[in-house]
Amino acid sequence: MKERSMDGKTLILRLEIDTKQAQFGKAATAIEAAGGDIIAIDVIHTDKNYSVRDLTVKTTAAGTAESLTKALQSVPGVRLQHLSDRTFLLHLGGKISIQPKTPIQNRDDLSRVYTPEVARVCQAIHEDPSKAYTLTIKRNTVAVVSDGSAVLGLGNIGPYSAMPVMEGKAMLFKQFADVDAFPICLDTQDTEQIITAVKQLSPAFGGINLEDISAPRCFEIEKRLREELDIPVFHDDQHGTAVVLYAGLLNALKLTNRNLSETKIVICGIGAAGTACTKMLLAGGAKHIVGVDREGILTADRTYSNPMWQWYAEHTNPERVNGGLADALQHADVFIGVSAGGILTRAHIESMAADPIVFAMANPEPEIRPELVEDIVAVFATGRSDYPNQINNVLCFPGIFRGALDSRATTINEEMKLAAAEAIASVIGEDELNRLYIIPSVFNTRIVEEVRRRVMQAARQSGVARRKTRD
Ligand SMILES: NC(=O)C1=CN([C@@H]2O[C@H](COP(=O)(O)OP(=O)(O)OC[C@H]3O[C@@H](n4cnc5c(N)ncnc54)[C@H](O)[C@@H]3O)[C@@H](O)[C@H]2O)C=CC1
Ligand SMILES: CC(=O)C(=O)O
Ligand SMILES: [Mg+2]
Repeated sequence: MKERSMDGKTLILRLEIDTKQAQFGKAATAIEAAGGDIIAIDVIHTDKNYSVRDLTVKTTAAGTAESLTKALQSVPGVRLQHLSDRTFLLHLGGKISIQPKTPIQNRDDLSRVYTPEVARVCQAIHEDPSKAYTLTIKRNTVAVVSDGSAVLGLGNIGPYSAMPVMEGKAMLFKQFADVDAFPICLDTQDTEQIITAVKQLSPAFGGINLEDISAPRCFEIEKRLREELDIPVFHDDQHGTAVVLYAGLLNALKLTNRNLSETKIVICGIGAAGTACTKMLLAGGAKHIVGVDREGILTADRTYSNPMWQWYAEHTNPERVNGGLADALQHADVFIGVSAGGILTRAHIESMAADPIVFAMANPEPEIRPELVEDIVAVFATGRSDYPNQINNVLCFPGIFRGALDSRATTINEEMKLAAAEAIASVIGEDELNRLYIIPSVFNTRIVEEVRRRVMQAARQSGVARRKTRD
């Protein structure tokens, strides 16, 4: 991604200054000339030969990490040891940890949490495995499992690089729904090995949240795990996204006086998220959906080696529109992007019907930035936290798993997903709905409560709940 201006960003620079060659003032002047305001200085080390200082620098319009680095390279006797920003600092050492619920203060505590007393608890579970839910963390745990093959829109960057996203999901699970989620990044992208690994680790978990596993492998992995495990298995990029998209679209259609069955919808990126969004919209009554991927519009006029695309072509695009993204968008009412950043232009949006709805949901870079088209769209949403209308699966997965865990559901089924979507949409009252508020903020505490309540009700009514209420 091209480096953007870091205007207003706070950077931390660690400088090593050879005091015989350079004076700190020269480094400070270079930083200011390159677009940085020094707002704090910490001396880390100093002796007669050199000093090490941490500078907190706020960038101005011209300042970037690159411009500051370059400027400092030209000051003799100054070495930039390290440059960090607040985001990187926040990730130092990871973002989560495990805390015991009770302290171990003496031998008596020790013998009860551990050997010998713990053995009685093990025996009790051995005699009645359902006691795993009452006597271990299983009742409250979710494994966030990825293979790093489709991390956000960054692509196949592997399991180590996927960890910050999975740790972030675990934080969100805890903060919003008090679910203890564990980031698990597997060092394999083999379908069978992933299925085996998840099954093998499942005893410790009340649910499995699959994350950022690319299509089409994600479909087989999820299907098999759903069949072979008795706990909910939920591919968040498919269903979490579809639930939130559906909630947002219901409100956007209401706002623009449209009816789902008559609305012309273009979905770009027919992978995990695009396929699930389409299925949810079809189930809700949408009739005019056209899917577009890298090779153009999916149409029943062609055959596809990817079985999901074959299914897609047979169940969408009734008018058999052909061509590329630009052809699909002519007079369309809605654009839903779950593909890649920056692929849409203003001209594309201009070719859509009046009052278009644009959900550019690719992360971290949306298909088009809202500022480029906000004057010609009726409603605009992205997946990001720094624009209004954030359509992101974080609105769904904490609450849907809270409801599934509390009702000890064996699965998360269509009824529960629909209940979650309706719950999210319902949080915005008729009188509150406007073009910048079609989807509630993730910080709205009513979301998890409402999603949990309706999901538990749907689980009970559809016969998948093993428990009525949470004590
Ligand atoms: N806002 C949200 O809540 C969510 C957003 N996403 C975003 O959606 C995107 C896709 O995610 P997944 O479905 O999980 O990945 P995926 O890898 O399963 O699917 C991506 C699809 O987009 C297609 N694609 C890529 N570049 C394209 C282009 N230039 N034109 C047309 N199609 C293109 C790929 O061929 C693939 O079929 C990512 O950017 C991800 O961050 C995904 C899940 C949730
Ligand atoms: C939000 C999310 O799960 C994604 O972009 O992959
Ligand atoms: Mg994801």
